[in-house]
Amino acid sequence: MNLFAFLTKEMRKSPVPLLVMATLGGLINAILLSAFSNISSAGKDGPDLHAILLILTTMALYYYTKKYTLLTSMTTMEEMINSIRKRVITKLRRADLVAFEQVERANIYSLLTQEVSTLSQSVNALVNAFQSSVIVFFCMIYVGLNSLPALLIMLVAFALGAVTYMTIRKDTDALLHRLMREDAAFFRTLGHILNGFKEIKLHARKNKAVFRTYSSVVRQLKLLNLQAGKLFSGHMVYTQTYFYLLIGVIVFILPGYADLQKETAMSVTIATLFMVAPLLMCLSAFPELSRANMAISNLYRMETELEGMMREKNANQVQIDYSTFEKIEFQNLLFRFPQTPYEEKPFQIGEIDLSLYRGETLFIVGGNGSGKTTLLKVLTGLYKRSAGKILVDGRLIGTNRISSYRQLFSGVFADYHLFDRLYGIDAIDDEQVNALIDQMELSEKTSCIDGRFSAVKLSQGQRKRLGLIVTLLEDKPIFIFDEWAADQDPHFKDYFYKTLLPQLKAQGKTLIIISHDDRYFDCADRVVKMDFGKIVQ
Ligand SMILES: Nc1ncnc2c1ncn2[C@@H]1O[C@H](COP(=O)(O)OP(=O)(O)OP(=O)(O)O)[C@@H](O)[C@H]1O
Repeated sequence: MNLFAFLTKEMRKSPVPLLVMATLGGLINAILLSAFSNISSAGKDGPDLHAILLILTTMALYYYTKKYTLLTSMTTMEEMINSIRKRVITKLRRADLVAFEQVERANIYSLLTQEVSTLSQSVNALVNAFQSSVIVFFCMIYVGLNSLPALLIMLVAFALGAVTYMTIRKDTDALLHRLMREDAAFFRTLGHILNGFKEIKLHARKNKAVFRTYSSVVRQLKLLNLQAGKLFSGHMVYTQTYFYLLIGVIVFILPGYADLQKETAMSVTIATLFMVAPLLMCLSAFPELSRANMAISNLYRMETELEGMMREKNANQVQIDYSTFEKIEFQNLLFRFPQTPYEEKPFQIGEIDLSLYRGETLFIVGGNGSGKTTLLKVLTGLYKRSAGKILVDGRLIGTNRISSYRQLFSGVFADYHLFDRLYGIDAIDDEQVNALIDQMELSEKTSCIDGRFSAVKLSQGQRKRLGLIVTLLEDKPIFIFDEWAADQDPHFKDYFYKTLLPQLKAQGKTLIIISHDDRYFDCADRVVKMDFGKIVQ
């Protein structure tokens, strides 16, 4: 899809007023040309009052139309960008977790920042190019009215220019493709440096090796940018020279052959000179438009990818409250990660047959990589089961109920993300939150003010304690904790297993705990052990 098709699809308002104003602007430019041309051929008496008034009026109109087109195109583009950013994130929010985990984060960042800003710049370029082409069109009519041979020369010259452009366009597009690929590599390497800061700080050779890769990506980016710059400026200089050559032919050679009057030659020369700037404006828009076309194809590719991940898109989600459940059954559950080129056989769990009763404390245990977290993600409906059934009090949880089913759970995963405020919790009582913060021995580190935590830059164990507070406040029927205690000191570990879990159980909460702490396995009502993706005990 190119920029024109993109605009037709994405623009909410009609483009007609913008196009009319841009055309008017171009026409006014042409009137200015004619007025200036008349003044220049007015002779010794100088311009009359009418001509001066005409120029002043057209200038005022030019100011108004130009301002309108610039402002309107900018507003239209900002509105489109806003809606694209919202749309992409809406699709992302509805994506399947397992598919989302395969998405390159760097691509999402670069799409929503760089490529969107490329699009925004290109619209301005497009509007300017459109207005400029209107000016060129009217100038050519003016030239044609004065001298048909001059118009013919121009048309031939433009046709030759268009053919040249078509032949070089492929090279330009290939170069822009390489630039975009290198941009993505740049974001990836930068991500390694930012996320692996500690690791490279501790290891001088690793530090140098990562920096070498980064330098090579940056150097490659510089070379490609220079190559692109050289190509575009080369085109620009070539085009400028080409136009001056054209002017030379019209001014010096044409009058001799076509028997032009002095005044006519002067008018044609002025018109040709007047065309140079708009023509260059049109030409300078081409690289912008090529970049925009690529940004658009990247955008739609990502959107299509995201749509493919939206397993719940066609299922009209039914809102059901399962919070009073008594029993959840997982029958013959099977889940398999997608096949990648790097693995012979992707990891899978199942078949799993398990029942979870209201108010029970279930421990999931097993060795590293045995599939505990994967099982938890399938049980909570975060990973879509490949086969099998989930039944809540005998009622099947189909795709259209999975979102309601997920609302049963709240908890802290091993890679828990701590939000800086209590999103989604109505009527937050700061005092109640601060009492919990005190209970978790965090009151010297953070506090809750207007539903926000004053600090979230805490130790891993402290962050997880804050995560636990959020879970308590969310007050869902089932709490899940994935190796929560692994980051806690012995005192808090003991508090978690011996005090907190029994308290929550007494409140009627159902608890699913992933644990390696075999000392505390007796705190569970039931322990299931995972091995190679299967329940073995
Ligand atoms: N996003 C993913 N894509 C593909 N395979 C994955 C993904 N996440 C995990 N796996 C595979 O699933 C296997 C089980 O991982 P899982 O995290 O469930 O183990 P675990 O029992 O929780 O381990 P640990 O005790 O180390 O946390 C891993 O060995 C890995 O091969």
